Amino acid sequence: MKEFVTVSEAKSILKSQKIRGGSVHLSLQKSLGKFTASSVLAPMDVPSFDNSGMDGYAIIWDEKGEGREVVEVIQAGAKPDFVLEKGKAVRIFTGAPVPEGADTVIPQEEIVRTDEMIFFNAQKFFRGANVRKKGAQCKVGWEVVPAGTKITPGTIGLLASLGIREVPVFPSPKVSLILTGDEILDLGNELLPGQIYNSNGPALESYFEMLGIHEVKIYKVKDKASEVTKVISEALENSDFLLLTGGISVGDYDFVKGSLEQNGVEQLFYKIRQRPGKPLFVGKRSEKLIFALPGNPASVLSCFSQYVKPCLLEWMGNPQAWNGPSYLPIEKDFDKKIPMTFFLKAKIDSGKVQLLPGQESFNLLPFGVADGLVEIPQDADHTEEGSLVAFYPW
Ligand SMILES: Nc1nc2c(c(=O)[nH]1)N[C@H]1C(S)=C(S)[C@@H](COP(=O)(O)OP(=O)(O)OC[C@H]3O[C@@H](n4cnc5c(N)ncnc54)[C@H](O)[C@@H]3O)O[C@H]1N2
Ligand code: MOO
Repeated sequence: MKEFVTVSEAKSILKSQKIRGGSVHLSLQKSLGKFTASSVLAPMDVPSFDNSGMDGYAIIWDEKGEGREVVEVIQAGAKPDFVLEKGKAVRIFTGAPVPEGADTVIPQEEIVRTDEMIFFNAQKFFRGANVRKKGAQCKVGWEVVPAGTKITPGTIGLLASLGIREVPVFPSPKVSLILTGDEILDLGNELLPGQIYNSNGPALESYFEMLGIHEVKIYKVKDKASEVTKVISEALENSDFLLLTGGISVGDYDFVKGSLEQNGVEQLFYKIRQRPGKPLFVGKRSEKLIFALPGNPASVLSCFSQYVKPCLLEWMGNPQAWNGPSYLPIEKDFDKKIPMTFFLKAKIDSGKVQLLPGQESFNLLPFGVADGLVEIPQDADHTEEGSLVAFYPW
C-alpha cells in the first residue's frame, strides 16, 4: 500500500498503468481531435488520373514546335476517349483529365490564339509542365497517416480525398464524477447558512469538455457512508474512469476511501508530498482508474492537471499524454519552508512566470486568470528570480 509518495513516484505509478481505450472506427466528422489507433493506408492513387493544373491547352511537348492546331475541348469531370496527335492541342481546364498522348499544359495567358491555332514561347516551358500526374499525392498502399496521429481538419481533408469515410481511432472515455458533501449547492439556488456553491463540478465538466470528453455522468451524494458506497458501485459499472471530489481526508464525515475499498478498488497510492492536493487517492478496479480528489477547489484542479489529465489523454491514445512541462524564468524569488512539491497558479507575462496571489487551497481567485501551474520541487527551499521553473499550461 503506497502512502505519502512523492510527486514523481505518483506519476511513475500512473505512467506504468498504460490503460488505453479499445480502438473504434468513427466517421470522419466524429473523429476530429482523436488519435489514430493504427496507420491508415491509401486505398487508391490520388490523383487517380493525370489532370491539368491550369486553364489552358494540353499539348504533346516538342522543343521546337511553338504552334498547335486546337481540336477538342475537355471540361473538368469529362472522360476524353481519344488520343491526342502530334501538332494538335486541346482546350483544357483545371482538374480536367489530360487526354492520352498529351503531356504538357500551356496556361491560356501564355498563348496567342487565332481561330484554330495557338502559339506560345516554348522556352518558358518543359515537358510535363502543369500536369498533375496520377499518384503524385500518394499511391495505393502508402501509409498516409501513421498510428498515433491527431486528427485535424487537414487529416480529414486528406482522408476524404482518398474516399475514406471511417478512421480507426481511440475513443473518448465515459467518465463518472461523484461530488460529495452536504454543503454543496448547485448554481441557481439560494445559499442557506453553511452552504457553498458547487464549483468543482462546473470546473471539472469544462476541463473534460476541453479534452474532448463529452460523456460525463455527474452524481451528487451526501456525506453518508452507505450512500457513498452505493453511488460508487453504480458509477463504476457505467464508466471507464471514476472521479470523486471531497470526503477523502481524515474527518468524521470522510467516507470515500472506505467506500472505495468496499467496492473492491485496489489502492495505487494515497497521499502525495505536495500542496495542494495532499490527500489524493488513486485506485484501480480491473482496467478502470479511480481518482478521489481532495475537495478543496485548488486541490481538485491541480490534481486533475497533474494526474487525471495525462491518464485520460493516455486512454485516448495521445502519445504526448505524459509530455513534460516547459521551463520558464520566474519573475521573483520564491521561498518555502515545507519539504513538499508546490503547484502554484501562475500567469505568463513577457515570457516570465508570475506567481499569483491567493495560493491557499480554498481560494479560486488566481484560477480566474491563471495560464497554468508552476511546479516548485520538494527540496527547493529558495528559488531565485530568473531561474527556470517547470510550467504546465491548462
Ligand atoms: N485534520 C486534517 N484535516 C485535513 C487534512 C489533514 O491532513 N488533516 N487535509 C486537508 C487537506 S490538505 C485537504 S485538501 C482537505 C481535503 O478534504 P476532503 O477531500 O475530505 O474534502 P472535504 O472535506 O469534503 O472538502 C474540503 C473543502 O472543499 C470544499 N468542497 C468540497 N466539494 C466542493 C465542491 N463541489 N465545490 C466547491 N467546494 C467544495 C468543502 O466545502 C471543503 O471546504 O482536507 C483538509 N483537512
Ligand atoms: O492539500 Mo490540501 O489541497 O492543501 O488543501
